[in-house]
Amino acid sequence: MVVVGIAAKIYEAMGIQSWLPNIISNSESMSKTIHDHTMDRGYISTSPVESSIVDENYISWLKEHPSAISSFQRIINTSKGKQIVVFLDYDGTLSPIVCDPNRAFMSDQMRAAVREVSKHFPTAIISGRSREKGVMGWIPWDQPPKISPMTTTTTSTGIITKLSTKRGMNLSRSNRLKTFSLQLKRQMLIELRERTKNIKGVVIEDNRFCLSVHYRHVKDEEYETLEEQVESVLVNYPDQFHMTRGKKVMEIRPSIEWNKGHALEYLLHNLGFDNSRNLLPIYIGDDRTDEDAFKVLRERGDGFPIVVASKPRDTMAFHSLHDPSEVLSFLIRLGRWGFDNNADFVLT
Ligand SMILES: O=P(O)(O)OC[C@H]1O[C@H](O[C@H]2O[C@H](CO)[C@@H](O)[C@H](O)[C@H]2O)[C@H](O)[C@@H](O)[C@@H]1O
Repeated sequence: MVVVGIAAKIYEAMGIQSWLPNIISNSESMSKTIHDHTMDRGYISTSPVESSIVDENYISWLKEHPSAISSFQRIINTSKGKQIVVFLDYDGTLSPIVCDPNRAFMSDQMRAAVREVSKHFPTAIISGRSREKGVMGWIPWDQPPKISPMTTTTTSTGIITKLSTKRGMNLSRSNRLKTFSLQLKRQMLIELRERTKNIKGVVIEDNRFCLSVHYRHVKDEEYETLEEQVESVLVNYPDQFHMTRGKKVMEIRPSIEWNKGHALEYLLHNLGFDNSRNLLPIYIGDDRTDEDAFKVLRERGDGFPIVVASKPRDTMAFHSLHDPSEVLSFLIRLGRWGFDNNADFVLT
């Protein structure tokens, strides 16, 4: 398994929208769809009374982005003769969103499921976090990973170097990092801390190549002030940094061309799959940054972008999963399928 810390994001090496059609229109298949979703999800009874609690908008959104669990067999049928490659986001996908970013752990079940999937398919975690902080310690490393850049180095760029060595690929993307100054980022961190020190609840996370300004614990009435303060720092680095937004977080990223979509392409390239017609990439993620990866899969036309969302939202993903517990169900099923079909992944 490979972990790319996108923030690391710069998404690491520095470390992620249209529309799907095909709305099921006849009432029979529609009620079947709702039944499948609600049954799969196990949190909604299909009794008429309880079904009424299901958000109508969500149900209609589900028709455009059907459950990856209900569609599992269809996805698998598409994989005949193809190499499945799995890409996973971390926060909100493998771990639930929690108040404290330092406590966003994967459950033991999720660890086991990810481990099982990675035995059968090339598997990568593409995260906004740095590898050094958090994710690395939380993933199932007790099994030797298929590719283990971390065994040779703990630096963020190490993963890229190792992969590149393995396949003799170019380092052009990681070279972009060379234009990134850690010194400048440190300076910015000091300024951000100073400017936000009077706003209660702000947490600034240093993800090596990206700074995450968390405002989950900031009062609504103070949000605007916080935004102004962050922007007043950013304005001093117009060419070096820009801001993107995630779940209750402002992410300050280097202004270089590198996002989760690039990370996905980069990994496929270094795994030797970029020109393969026999590939079935699956990408599961919940955040806006994951949309860049969904877009890449759409454009390639050969994969399954799956969004984790409990509410309707604009997305480039084809399929959906409601929350990390559904991600778990999907991964368990995928791992089981890999086992039953002897899909052992051997990196040559
Ligand atoms: O690309 P990702 O792996 O999805 O990283 C995005 C951010 O994830 C983390 O923050 C989010 O999860 C936290 C823990 O559940 C939550 O408290 C926070 O509100 C979310 O935004 C991580 O801490 C950030 O550094 C990442 O930028």
